[in-house]
Amino acid sequence: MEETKSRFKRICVFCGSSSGNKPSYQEAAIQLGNELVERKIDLVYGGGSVGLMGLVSQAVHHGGRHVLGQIYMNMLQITGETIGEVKAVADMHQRKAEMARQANAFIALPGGYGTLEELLEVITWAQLGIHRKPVGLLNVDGYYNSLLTFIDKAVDEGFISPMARRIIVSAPNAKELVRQLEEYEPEFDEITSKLVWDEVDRLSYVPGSEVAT
Ligand SMILES: CC(C)=CCNc1ncnc2c1ncn2[C@@H]1O[C@H](COP(=O)(O)O)[C@@H](O)[C@H]1O
Repeated sequence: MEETKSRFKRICVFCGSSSGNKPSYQEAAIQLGNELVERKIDLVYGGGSVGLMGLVSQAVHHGGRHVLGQIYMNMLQITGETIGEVKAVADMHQRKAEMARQANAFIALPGGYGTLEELLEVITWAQLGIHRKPVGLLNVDGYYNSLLTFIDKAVDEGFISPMARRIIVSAPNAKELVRQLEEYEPEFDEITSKLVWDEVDRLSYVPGSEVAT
């Protein structure tokens, strides 16, 4: 298989600790893992081998790319056997900050509360200019249609700006999503571009990365 070069060194994947009821969710997790391998992209994720998290991490690991799992110490007993490199962190906030810091971009597969919370946090950070990393939504079988409809309603009702709406890049399959993320350019308004965040330094550092933050 010919490898495709990427602007991303490492992508953070948020996804369900469950596998979902349809085989298409599991297939999408494996396809995303394979797409990262094909583009020579490493993975950072929540650690553990359960659900879609297990499938995507195994696909990346078996394909020969580096897998980094950020695990909260209290979760070690319930996350199952881990794969690749594992880093234990002191709390859930540090865990998310570390996942964000280590990645050049974010992708959310289908998932539940944990996935939604992680996804919405990195979107909020992008909106505030804390990072400039692309955020992708893998909308497998329309799983996220109702979320996207809700977000469009929030735009119509004046709670999300059209510019902030454009932070979310969505596509139905991994190939198309990663292609769109490769082309994504962040936009800034006058207010956010003037904000100065302590977090910027902490979240934008990626060793060896060529990606501007
Ligand atoms: C109690 C339980 C189900 C434990 C499963 N073990 C887990 N191990 C590692 N990360 C996890 C786990 N459960 C949730 N997460 C975090 O929350 C997200 C998934 O939560 P959810 O299944 O969508 O809501 C993942 O991206 C991950 O960062």
